[in-house]
Amino acid sequence: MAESRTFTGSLAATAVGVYLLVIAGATAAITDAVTACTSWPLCRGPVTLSNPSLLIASGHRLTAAVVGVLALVTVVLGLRAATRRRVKAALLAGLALYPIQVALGAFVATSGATGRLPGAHLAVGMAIFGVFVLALAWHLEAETGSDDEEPVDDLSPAPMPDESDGEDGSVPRAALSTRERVLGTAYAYFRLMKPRLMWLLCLVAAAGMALNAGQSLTVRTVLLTLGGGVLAIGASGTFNHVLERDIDKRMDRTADRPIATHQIPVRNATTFGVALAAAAMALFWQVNVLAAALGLTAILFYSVVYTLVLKPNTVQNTVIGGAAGALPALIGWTAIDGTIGLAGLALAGVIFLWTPAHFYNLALAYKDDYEAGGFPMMPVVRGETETRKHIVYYLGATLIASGILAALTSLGWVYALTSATLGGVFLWAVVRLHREQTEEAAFRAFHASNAYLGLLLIAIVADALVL
Ligand code: HEM
Ligand SMILES: CC(C)=CCC/C(C)=C/CC/C(C)=C/COP(=O)(O)OP(=O)(O)O
Repeated sequence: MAESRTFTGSLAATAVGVYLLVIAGATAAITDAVTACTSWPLCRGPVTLSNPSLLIASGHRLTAAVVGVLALVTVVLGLRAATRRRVKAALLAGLALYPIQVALGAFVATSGATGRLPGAHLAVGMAIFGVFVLALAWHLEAETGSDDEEPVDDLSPAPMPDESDGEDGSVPRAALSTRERVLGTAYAYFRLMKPRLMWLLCLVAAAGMALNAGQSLTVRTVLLTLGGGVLAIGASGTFNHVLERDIDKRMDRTADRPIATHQIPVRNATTFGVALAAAAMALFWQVNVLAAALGLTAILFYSVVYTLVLKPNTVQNTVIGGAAGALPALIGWTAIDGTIGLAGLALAGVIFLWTPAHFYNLALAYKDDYEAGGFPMMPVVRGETETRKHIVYYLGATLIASGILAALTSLGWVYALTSATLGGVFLWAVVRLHREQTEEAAFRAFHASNAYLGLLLIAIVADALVL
């Protein structure tokens, strides 16, 4: 057992180390570094702070050597550990690819080649990272998984709670002062807008704008786009509350929502949602037509496609639904010039892949609730072990997508360091989730997911606007 844990730790550290190498290589900084250091294996010249390119190039080589040794130790530990054959096969694949990667790196450095070879160096780096992540996901499954979970085949929602006794613990409205009633109602409308989601989604749109505009962002575009975004999220959230009002009553987490408790009548909430959507469209329209079209698509996708079609019917609901959350990246990009660019699509890809790694933690924490609501969420239908494994898969995929984004743009070392450090923290939280399997661990991993994306997006804005 202790041996297996040592192997897990070493494997996770290797994956993070390889990622650090990949993301450093993918950034513009290392591209400059290629020209600064054309000798191999060591760089010629004094490695000092006044020569950052040389410092980065030497740091890359030193890290490659250290991670190489770590990878070797991990493979030896893994081959001796009582784990699954596919874990060992993945480790051997990583071990076989490592010297190829070193040779490619040496060739790129000494020939100063541009184009395909650096591209191949990046691709093989990502492949090595990918196989170590797979090995980690499969080993954690073997180490911490259980077969005795019984995924639910027949999902019928729990019976509706009896509302006739009216004993919900709330103070009767008649006992409140007018001021308290007005404030209470205003707060209820505010809650309909799902305000907790807004900061991160606004950061997504801000990063999309910053990637496309760099330092020539105008205050008007930023205000109209983020204002439209906040209103669009508010509208979608409101429609979601309206459409799920009955199911919300069956789940502890949502039973106190304003429409489920009849604090806000359905008709008023619907009018509020339509007004918010119209206001969002009015703002997006002033940005440009494509921003407005994408904004409307996001609202309809979340409110209708996700809430009504996907969420109650398929285990892939939140995977496909992640597309709605990824659209703000494109809205931000298109707000600048009415186009959709490759880097904007790559940013949307990061958000899309991050969404399951974010949400599956909550799906684990609220599994019983989702089951009571009759939703086919991953832990309910496929079990907790499978869900935890999928979190590792999607986390790995998110990190690879962040690397692709770095390679497509001129984002620098702040972005690279943020992605590697916070990616490492996120992975650490997910490893702990596998071991502890508690609600607390699931929330820790959920918060780590938000911290990863939040800081990554801030790093994009900082890299694009300031550095
Ligand atoms: C299908 C996709 C998604 C699902 C099912 C989902 C689900 C959830 C749920 C159930 C919550 C808890 C809300 C609550 O209890 O009030 C939550 C919180 C949150 N989500 Fe997501 N989410 C998704 C996508 C996204 C996206 C794309 C973003 C932003 C990029 C995002 C950002 C957040 C934030 C910032 C929070 C609040 C965190 C906090 O309060 O600490 N989510 N999400
Ligand atoms: C610009 C724009 C409109 C963007 C929309 C972005 C968006 C909808 C992101 C997804 C957020 C989401 C689905 C959260 C809650 O899930 P849930 O509704 O399943 O959670 P619940 O169980 O709390 O209702």
